[in-house]
Amino acid sequence: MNVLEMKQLTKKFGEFIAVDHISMSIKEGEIFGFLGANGAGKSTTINMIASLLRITKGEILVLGKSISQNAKFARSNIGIVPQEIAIYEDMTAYENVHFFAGLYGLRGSELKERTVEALEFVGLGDKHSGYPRNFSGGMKRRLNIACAIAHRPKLLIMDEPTVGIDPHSRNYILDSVRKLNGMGCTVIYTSHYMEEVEEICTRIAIIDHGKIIAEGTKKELEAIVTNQKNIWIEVRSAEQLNISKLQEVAGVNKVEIEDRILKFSSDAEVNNLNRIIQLLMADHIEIRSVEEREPNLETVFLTLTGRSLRD
Ligand SMILES: Nc1ncnc2c1ncn2[C@@H]1O[C@H](COP(=O)(O)OP(=O)(O)OP(=O)(O)O)[C@@H](O)[C@H]1O
Repeated sequence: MNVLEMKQLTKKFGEFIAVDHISMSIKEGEIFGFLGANGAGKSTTINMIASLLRITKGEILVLGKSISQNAKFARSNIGIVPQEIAIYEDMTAYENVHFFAGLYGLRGSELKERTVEALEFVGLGDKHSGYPRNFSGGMKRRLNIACAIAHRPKLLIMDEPTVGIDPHSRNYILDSVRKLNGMGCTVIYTSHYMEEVEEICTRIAIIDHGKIIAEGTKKELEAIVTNQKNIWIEVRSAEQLNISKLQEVAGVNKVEIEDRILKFSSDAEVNNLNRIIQLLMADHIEIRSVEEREPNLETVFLTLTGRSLRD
């Protein structure tokens, strides 16, 4: 069953097309990764699913029902963890979750029980009367997640939930996502951290300039770049490097420098390593190591969009 379906979903801001005819479905039980660089259109898409932004064109169905005609039904079945933490600093942790779960439609004793349950779930069971202003960034994030899950949504949408938090809370959040998924919750997960997406997502879509440019399991996406090889060359210092000369080498599609590592994406069948090394030596660049890397989501992303996710 499709928990979420987007049909030709489009959003224009004036003449600018932020989301461009996206058609995609997310099935029950998936942890669906939504990858895109800054400004690719992820938040705009999510905000339309959450009914926070009006759809310019197209349709969104939640559990088979169009959200424009069934707003209340959609709201009660979706939980959103927004990119910016959205909690009230002057309300206790308990009051925050109680408030948001109420907005999602819970009432009475059910509302109270689920509030307690959600706080317990995110590891804030002993912080009911604590104020978020005294919480760490990670605790605020977890509280924000409790606010989104207390009504037990069928679909949880998390927009970069691990940005800027400590490793302990980050691991806690990733574990919570898996646990929620195990309890039957379908998850859409957007992140800038490729490793996280690789680790937890069952299927992934890559969005660029408002369009879905690839979609599939990690394995399926990696198969797109099997005609590519990735060579990493570690050098002592990249200061003197003439990158444009390296980009001219036959077969080389892209060169990136990260710290002191030169990352080459190149046609697999072109034997150009000798030429690359010659050029580095001619510029007196000291090579520390050379390594051929297996394709991963990072290289898929780079090959398809021409830039790295964290540009
Ligand atoms: N209210 C708005 N008015 C005009 N342009 C907008 C508006 N909201 C977003 N945009 C533009 O739409 C494009 C997509 O933005 P969006 O926030 O969806 O990207 P994103 O993929 O979520 O990126 P990020 O990771 O930075 O949040 C961007 O070019 C952005 O500048």
